[in-house]
Amino acid sequence: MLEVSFEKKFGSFALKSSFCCDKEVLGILGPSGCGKSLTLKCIAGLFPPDRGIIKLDGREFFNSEKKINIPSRNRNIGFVFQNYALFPHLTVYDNIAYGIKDLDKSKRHEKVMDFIKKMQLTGCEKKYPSQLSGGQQQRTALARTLIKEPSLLLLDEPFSAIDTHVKSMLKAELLEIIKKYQGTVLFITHDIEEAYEMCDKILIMNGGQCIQRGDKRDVIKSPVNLDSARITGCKNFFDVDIVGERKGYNLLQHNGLLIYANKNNKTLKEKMTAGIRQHDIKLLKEAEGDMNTFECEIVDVIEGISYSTVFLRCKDLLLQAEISNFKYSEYENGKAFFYISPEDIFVVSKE
Ligand SMILES: Nc1ncnc2c1ncn2[C@@H]1O[C@H](COP(=O)(O)OP(=O)(O)OP(=O)(O)O)[C@@H](O)[C@H]1O
Repeated sequence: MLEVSFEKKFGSFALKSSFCCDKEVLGILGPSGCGKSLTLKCIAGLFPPDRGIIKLDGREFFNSEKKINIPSRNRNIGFVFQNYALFPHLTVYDNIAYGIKDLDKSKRHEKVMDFIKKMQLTGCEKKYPSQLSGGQQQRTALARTLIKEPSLLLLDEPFSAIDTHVKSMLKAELLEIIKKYQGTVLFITHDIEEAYEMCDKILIMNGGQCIQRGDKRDVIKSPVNLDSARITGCKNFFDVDIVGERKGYNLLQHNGLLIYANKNNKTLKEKMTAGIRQHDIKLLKEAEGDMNTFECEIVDVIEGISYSTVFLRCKDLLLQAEISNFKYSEYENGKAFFYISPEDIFVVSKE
């Protein structure tokens, strides 16, 4: 178990990281400059926090009160950076061997060859990083890190420098590798889709603070506040009055519309903000049932390959929905209905 609770000032930027993580993959998600990389750098021992603790499986890496600060090289943490940071003047073999240069020669050779095989780098041993594809560079960087058998693996946006068309293949490869690793992995990304695909749990950061941590499904279903909902990609928000409870749901009202919403938020106020994710809106040609089905007008469409972004107007609400196989011609004069399951509507405090 990784336990982190520390504060650190970097000039005018105040970082306050507090979370824990079991042997699982934790996705760290947040806007640019919110403190994701600095959090990992403090855990890795590249910067000492001003105060607090960093503990892995009971071993204290840092404890300001006890004046413990284990040097980075003795923490046995594997850190893979955005650009992989391979040594350009070393071959794939030597890059990987670098991590275990203290082992005796024959053991080191055996281990390096084992990793070259495992990471499907056979044939690349003598190549230099500049002669490798993005995937081969990633696998070399991971091999160099994993060969040290790190007790914690930190990945800082491992796909940020990679073309979209190879990204999905690399994601699948990395997922295989980290599943086999079976330790604690912290995975920084600013892409919610990527966090959802790669991770078990998600930690949301904003303005130097950890604002929500939980199972990825719970974080999506029940964001703790408007920032968390926005950071996890929600685009539809509107003010509502909470007018009561019905059929096991909260009953919301917006401009005469009565809307049923899940009861996940326990701290209800009279006036709140409701949120609906784009992919949770179902577009209908005719009304089906009466709960949470509303008449609307299609006012704009941005056509995409796998889905279209459809803009719907319902009274004063302008909502965007992601609809697959959308055909405007199926809707007479753009008139339509939309349905949202009450489970997919959440409420958060107003800003
Ligand atoms: N060594 C440093 N000294 C002082 N300030 C720093 C240092 N490194 C980063 N910062 C500042 O601290 C803030 C957080 O930086 P950090 O790199 O952790 O952001 P991030 O969330 O990883 O962002 P991104 O997604 O853009 O990589 C930023 O405002 C950055 O300018």
